[in-house]
Amino acid sequence: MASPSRPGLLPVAEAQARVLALGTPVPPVEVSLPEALGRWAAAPVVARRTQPARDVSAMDGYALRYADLPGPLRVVGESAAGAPHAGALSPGEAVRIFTGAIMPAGSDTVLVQEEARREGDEVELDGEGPAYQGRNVRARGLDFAAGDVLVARGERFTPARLAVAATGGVGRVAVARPVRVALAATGNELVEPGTPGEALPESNRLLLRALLAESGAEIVDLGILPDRLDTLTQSFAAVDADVLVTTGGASVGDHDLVRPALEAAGVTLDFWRIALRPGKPMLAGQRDGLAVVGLPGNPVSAFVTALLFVRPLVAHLAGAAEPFPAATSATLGEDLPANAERSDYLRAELRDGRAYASTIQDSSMLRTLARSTCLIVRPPHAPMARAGDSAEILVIA
Ligand SMILES: Nc1nc2c(c(=O)[nH]1)N[C@H]1C(S)=C(S)[C@@H](COP(=O)(O)OP(=O)(O)OC[C@H]3O[C@@H](n4cnc5c(N)ncnc54)[C@H](O)[C@@H]3O)O[C@H]1N2
Ligand code: MOO
Repeated sequence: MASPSRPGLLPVAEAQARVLALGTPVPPVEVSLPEALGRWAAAPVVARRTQPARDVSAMDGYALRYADLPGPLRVVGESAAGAPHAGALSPGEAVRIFTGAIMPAGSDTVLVQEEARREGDEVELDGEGPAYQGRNVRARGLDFAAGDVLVARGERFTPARLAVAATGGVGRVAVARPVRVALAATGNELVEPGTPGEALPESNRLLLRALLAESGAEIVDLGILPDRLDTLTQSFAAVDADVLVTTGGASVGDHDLVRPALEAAGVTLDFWRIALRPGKPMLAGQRDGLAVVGLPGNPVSAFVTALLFVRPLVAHLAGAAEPFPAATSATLGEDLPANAERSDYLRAELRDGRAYASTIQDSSMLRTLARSTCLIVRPPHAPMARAGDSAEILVIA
């Protein structure tokens, strides 16, 4: 194990790369489109049809030959979406047409009904009219053609990507089978949420489950484990999953037994402690295809490390091309002091496009986290920053 002693804690980016390397990517399965939401394409999604399949009208009005304007023209039929006009248009003729309907052969332009005067079976221009030939017509293949890649391998299935896959004539897609993630909270002081009394409700498994909810992960719940070496070791030894995530017991106290228990359960540790605040005591390792991540118990530390390590690991194993949270930037609303040797992820609020860090950055404070909409990322040894400076942020709500 790389056991970084201070100074020289493992930098966050290096720890992230090492965590990703601990897991074994899971094999693909085929699922229906609704089941694919939030998961990643294990193969490119290729269009089986051209969209639109034919030239169609973009507006309600009259299909005609541009050269025939301003008319009057004889209305010889109707083309509705799903009920096209059978015949072809001769010069001097128009067809009543609706949005999405197929353009009759011989027509090239649509006159919108607001600019048309209709009397009996005659229609003529009444307004400015279409500016050019082809106006208000969606040409065949405007959106995509059969054979086009609609969703690339490794891209995530967002609502819009599901919709384009469906429009491409695709009903089932390849994604990784659910990544099985075992979750264990540790701590004698913890009780299940909803338990009456003043004992501390356990919230880290909930946090993790919620953070992984859209990844298609399958949670194996190991519950709350007591701070006992034998119990922890037995539980860890019995885990059958792709990833084991523990929270708590990762630090240096007499009751911090997760690390020795993991080792006793056959896990080879890769690192312990990283240059991150909050989240320093995090550890990672593996055992025959099982990736193990031990998060600190403090709820905010657990959240930040889950965001930076656990969710990216699960996404990576599930085939994500870009597993890490997308960083963006914001203008600082107030000055920030110089940073020490750990990367700092400050809980902050975005107001009017400016980021304001909370005054107290204690890693136990969930209400502060719950009010935060972003984390301000402060690199190791960053100099003092001024209000108005640009800073990297991660949007979290
Ligand atoms: N002497 C030192 N003490 C500590 C150090 C250090 O370097 N030297 N590191 C501190 C840092 S940084 C962190 S972070 C914490 C994390 O330590 P553990 O991973 O051992 O966490 P615990 O002691 O088990 O718990 C910390 C805190 O969080 C509460 N907790 C734990 N699990 C949950 C849960 N599932 N739901 C809600 N709350 C939870 C627990 O009750 C404690 O209050 O160590 C520092 N100490
Ligand atoms: O790193 Mo701990 O996570 O500061 O609170």
